[in-house]
Amino acid sequence: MDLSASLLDIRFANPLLNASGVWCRYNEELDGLRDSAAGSFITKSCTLATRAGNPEPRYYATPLGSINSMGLPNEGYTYYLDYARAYDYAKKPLFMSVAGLSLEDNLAMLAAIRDAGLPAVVELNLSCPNVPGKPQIAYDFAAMDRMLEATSREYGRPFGVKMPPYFDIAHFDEAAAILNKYPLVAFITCINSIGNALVIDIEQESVVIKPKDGFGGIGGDYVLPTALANVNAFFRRCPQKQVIGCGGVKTGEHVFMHLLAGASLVQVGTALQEEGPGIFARLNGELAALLERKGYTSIEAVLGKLKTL
Ligand SMILES: O=C(O)c1[nH]c(=O)[nH]c(=O)c1I
Repeated sequence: MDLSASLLDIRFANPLLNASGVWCRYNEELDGLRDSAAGSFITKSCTLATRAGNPEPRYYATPLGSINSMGLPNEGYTYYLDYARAYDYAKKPLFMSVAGLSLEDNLAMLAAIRDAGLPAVVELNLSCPNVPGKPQIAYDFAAMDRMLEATSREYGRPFGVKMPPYFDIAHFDEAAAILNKYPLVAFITCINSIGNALVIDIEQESVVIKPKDGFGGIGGDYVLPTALANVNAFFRRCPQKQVIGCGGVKTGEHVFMHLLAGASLVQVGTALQEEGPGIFARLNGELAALLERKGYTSIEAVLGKLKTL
């Protein structure tokens, strides 16, 4: 079965990759994704300087998914830029996630990445929900507009954005209208975790993570319908752009749903954290079997074909 996918003018052996933040902070983890059956992979969102992140426990898995308030722990952008310099792109495409704590930090990192002139594709994170005192950029439309105007101008090459979930049609409309102002925003990754949820352990009668009184972003089964809605909402509203799906993927059927909704590539977060990089071989096998059963010969034939009633 031909699982090949494309984004920008790049070919992928299959549509799967990790969600930024999962299995991608350190070189050894990145090499694990490089050597997995994933079609591509992405680095942990980076900041100008290294960050330890929030106090632990800051990640917790439940039967329905996960909650995290990592707090943007990362090795600093030069660490990931070094990885991208040394990397052999003939193996599979590499993405770099960038999440500066300010517009100026994003401009500095993007200028350095631009000047390095590497094939790595940038995903600008506008949706980290876990840095205390730093509201999500993509929930402040004016700030997002300013960020995209400045970063488009500075970077000067196609890049993507990592979006939070929206829950209101008017917000889909307004966010898409802003994204459509920037032709260099070539793809939209929907969704980041659903921010500031609360998981409670009834035995301990307590929250389960330490930062922010237990408030954190959730992923996994909890978020699949919201992720699919956001993928489809931006797929419908941004015909000149591509969408990467992220959220709730644990089986080949979930990958198929994201493709139907309009995703060109599909990221895996919580399920990768829980199962490890071996998940990509399983998901590709399940997706191929599903396509076979349905009589499809490529995933391009599925992309965006969701029917309405
Ligand atoms: O807490 C984090 O590091 C984090 N956690 C998330 O769930 N999404 C993000 O974009 C980030 I930057």
